[in-house]
Amino acid sequence: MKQIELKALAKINLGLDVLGGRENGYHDVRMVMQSIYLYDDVKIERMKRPGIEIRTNLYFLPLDENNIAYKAAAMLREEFQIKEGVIITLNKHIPVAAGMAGGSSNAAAVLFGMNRMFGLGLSQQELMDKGVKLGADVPYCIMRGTVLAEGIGEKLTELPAMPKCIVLVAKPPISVSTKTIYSALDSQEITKHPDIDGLIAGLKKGSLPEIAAAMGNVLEDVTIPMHPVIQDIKNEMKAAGALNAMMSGSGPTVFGLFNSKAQARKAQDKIREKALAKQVYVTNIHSAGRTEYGT
Ligand SMILES: C[C@](O)(CO)[C@H](O)COP(=O)(O)OP(=O)(O)OC[C@H]1O[C@@H](n2ccc(N)nc2=O)[C@H](O)[C@@H]1O
Ligand SMILES: Nc1ncnc2c1ncn2[C@@H]1O[C@H](COP(=O)(O)OP(=O)(O)OP(=O)(O)O)[C@@H](O)[C@H]1O
Repeated sequence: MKQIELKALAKINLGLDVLGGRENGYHDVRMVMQSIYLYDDVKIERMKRPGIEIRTNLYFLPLDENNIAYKAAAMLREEFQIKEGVIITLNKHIPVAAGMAGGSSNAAAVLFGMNRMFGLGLSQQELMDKGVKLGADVPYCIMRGTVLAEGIGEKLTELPAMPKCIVLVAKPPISVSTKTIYSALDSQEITKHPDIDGLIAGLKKGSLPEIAAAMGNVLEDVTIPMHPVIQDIKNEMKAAGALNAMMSGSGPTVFGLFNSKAQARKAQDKIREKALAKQVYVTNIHSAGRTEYGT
């Protein structure tokens, strides 16, 4: 195999609860993760000379070991003494530093792709065990679909697939550091935990209204006071008919679930018109993808 092309899917958190902090700064979480049909194209090519070359359409991303895709490739090259080099081309569409696991899904695609390309024989679980060393969201990005994530995000249990619906994603023009948000949570009391069990019950019934009603993200209490535009976007989505709208991960991206594309487009227009966000995309739930990474 000379090259491999993969779709690295973005995720949204339908539910995100934090159970407590660990001594190393990480937190125990209980989250319901969902892949969406918004993705980066990741191409991996073999090259004769050793090394890792990163190419990307976004000028501001690092091309060296600070790029998480580079880290993933370096990890496998070192462990398996791979002599040949790789060129990794990242055609990015997932908003960066957005709470949508853009970098993590790139790393996941590199682990998956190089395992196949170089015949390393790693199982999905082994890839996920390596992935968590790169970031807490990486194991999920290898598994994909509708998943309950516990531990720091690496203990994964498959859930019934999320019913199809339209997803509107809006990333306001601010950057949020995941680390800052989790640390800020330590100095405030969690007054209301999201209903993760209710979310799971809704998924088991296949009831979109129940799922939407049970959505919740404890990190909103930290990020929204810092960036009120997140609340403004949520309000626009709900006013346009969203079943519900919520911040994904540590933010600042907001997603809304809609029954109709027309309503999602109406919200998209309003959000752009009011200059709340420029990166606003109408997309879908991505339910498949556990076996065939390229689809
Ligand atoms: C917010 C989420 O995206 C929700 O899916 C994840 O929990 C974060 O996943 P991630 O960005 O892959 O996280 P990492 O890159 O491993 O960690 C970034 C920082 O987030 C904090 N972090 C992350 C995961 C976790 N369970 N507890 C944490 O406290 C830590 O301060 C860490 O230094
Ligand atoms: N391949 C990559 N794609 C995007 N960002 C990258 C990549 N490699 C390194 N980075 C850096 O990582 C930071 C976070 O980017 P990323 O898009 O992964 O965040 P995120 O959406 O918060 O992801 P997560 O939900 O996993 O926390 C950015 O500041 C960016 O410069």
